[in-house]
Amino acid sequence: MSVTLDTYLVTQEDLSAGRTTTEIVDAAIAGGIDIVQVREKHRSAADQLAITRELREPTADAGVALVVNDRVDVAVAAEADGVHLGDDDLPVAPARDQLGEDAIIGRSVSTVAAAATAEENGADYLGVGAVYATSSKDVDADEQAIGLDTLTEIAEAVDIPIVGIGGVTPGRAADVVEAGADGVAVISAITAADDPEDATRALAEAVRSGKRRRADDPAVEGSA
Ligand SMILES: Cc1ncc(COP(=O)(O)OP(=O)(O)O)c(N)n1
Ligand SMILES: Cc1nc(C(=O)O)sc1CCOP(=O)(O)O
Ligand SMILES: [Mg+2]
Repeated sequence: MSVTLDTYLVTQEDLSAGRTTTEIVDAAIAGGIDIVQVREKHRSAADQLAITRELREPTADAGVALVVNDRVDVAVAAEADGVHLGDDDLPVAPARDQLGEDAIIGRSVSTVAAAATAEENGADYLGVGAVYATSSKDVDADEQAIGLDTLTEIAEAVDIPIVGIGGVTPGRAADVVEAGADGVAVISAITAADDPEDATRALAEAVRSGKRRRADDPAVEGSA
C-alpha cells in the first residue's frame, strides 16, 4: 500500500487547548495534512472507536489516510486505513493477517537493526524517533533523542518510507527531510498551535523545502 507521508498528524486531545480532536483534524485537513493517526491513549477503546468513526468520513472525503495507534481491533471496527504499531503492540505480521494486504501498517523504530526487521516483517513505513527531545510522550530514562545522523542511517538502510517524529516543528522539518525522511509526524506542532491550519501549511512548506534541499545536495546520489 502506498501512502503520502509528507505531513502526518498524531492526535492527542489533552494537548489541544480545549479543542476537540475532530476540530484539530478538520483544521489540519484544511491545511493540507496527508495522514492522521488517532492516538488517544488515555481514552477507552469505546471512545477511541467513536473518535475514529467520527474522523472516517472527513478524512476519506479529503483523500487523507486514517490510521489508529496501537489498536488493530479499533482500526477494524472503524474501517480505518490501518494502524501504527510499536514495541509494546501486536507485531506487524499478525496485524497484517487481520487487516489485509491493502492496510497501511506503520512501525516505530529508533535503530537501524529494528528498522531492517520491521521492513522484513512487512511494515509499509517507519516512524523514526524521537528525533528531538519531546515532552509529548513518556519515554524511559535511557531513551535519548536519536538525532539526525541516526535518522539518516535508518533512511539509507531501508527501502520503505520513513517519517521523523519527536520534537519536530515547522522550523525543524526541513532539516529532518533533508536528512532523509520522507515526511514528518507531529503532535504538538499542530495540536497545540494557535492556528492548526496555518501550522499544517507551514509544516508542508518546510517539508517541500527539505526535499528541494536534498535534491540539490551533490552528496545525494542522482541529485543535481
Ligand atoms: C508515526 C509514529 N511514529 C512513532 C510512534 C510511536 O509509537 P509507539 O512507539 O508504539 O508509542 P505510542 O505512540 O504507542 O505511545 C507513533 N505513534 N507514530
Ligand atoms: C508519539 C511519539 N512517538 C515518538 C517516538 O519517538 O516514537 S515521539 C512521540 C511524540 C511526538 O510528539 P511531538 O510532535 O509533540 O514531539
Ligand atoms: Mg504504540
